[in-house]
Amino acid sequence: MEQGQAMRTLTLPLVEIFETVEGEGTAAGFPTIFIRLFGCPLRCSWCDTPYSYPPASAEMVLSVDEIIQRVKQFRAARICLTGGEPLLYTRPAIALLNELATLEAIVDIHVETSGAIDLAPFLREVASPKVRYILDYKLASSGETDKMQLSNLKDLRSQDELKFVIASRSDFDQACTVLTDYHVRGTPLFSPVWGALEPSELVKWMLEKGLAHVKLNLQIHKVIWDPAQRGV
Ligand SMILES: Nc1nc2[nH]cc(C(=O)O)c2c(=O)[nH]1
Ligand code: SF4
Ligand SMILES: [Mg+2]
Repeated sequence: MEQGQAMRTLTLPLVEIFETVEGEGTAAGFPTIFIRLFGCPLRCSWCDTPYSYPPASAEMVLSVDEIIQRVKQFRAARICLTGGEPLLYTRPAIALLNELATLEAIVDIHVETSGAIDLAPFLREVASPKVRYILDYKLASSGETDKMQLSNLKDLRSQDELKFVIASRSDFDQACTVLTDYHVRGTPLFSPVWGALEPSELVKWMLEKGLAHVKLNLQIHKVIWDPAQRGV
């Protein structure tokens, strides 16, 4: 088998593939195809997708080729690769990203990663400028800060995003410290934990602190639909 063909037969466990509008980040509001992979090494206290790791199980196992076929059935020009942790399976995830990037109709592929996985192999082996990373740095209220790979922060590029999910004032202060100490490139996003921190409170803190380059990130899919609804 030639190498490209072998890559396309690699398989990944999935939760769901669906089309909706992106609810978060700098591409919020654009029609987007979501590919949600199964599995995550973290257990964030406020996780909103516990159906993406055990004791839940994968809904399906598909080859890279089969995922591409499903993506082609939608009309959105953007893809969000999410989870769980979509970079848990290094070889097949690299193969999937490289194959998705060959699709002419697709202009942007963003990966929602937890910060616990080394980005270096992906940055090295996925060359397409369409592929961007949204690194979700886990603050203290998540209970998972010790799993963060700090080397990832200096590897982010200007097209990438650095998201902080904030549940409290101490999370906010910690996010500010991480930005001061480690942030080099990529758009910083501050996102309130749904139901735990009022967006207006977070905006007040951002303005008081003069965070001129931090963008408020609201999960607009939770405003549009029932916050507990899946597949939207
Ligand atoms: N509409 C919508 N936007 C999203 N952005 C990131 C999501 C995620 O679950 O990673 C998500 C999601 O589940 N739905
Ligand atoms: S990294 Fe994401 S999927 Fe994994 S536990 Fe945390 S919030 Fe949930
Ligand atoms: Mg999510």
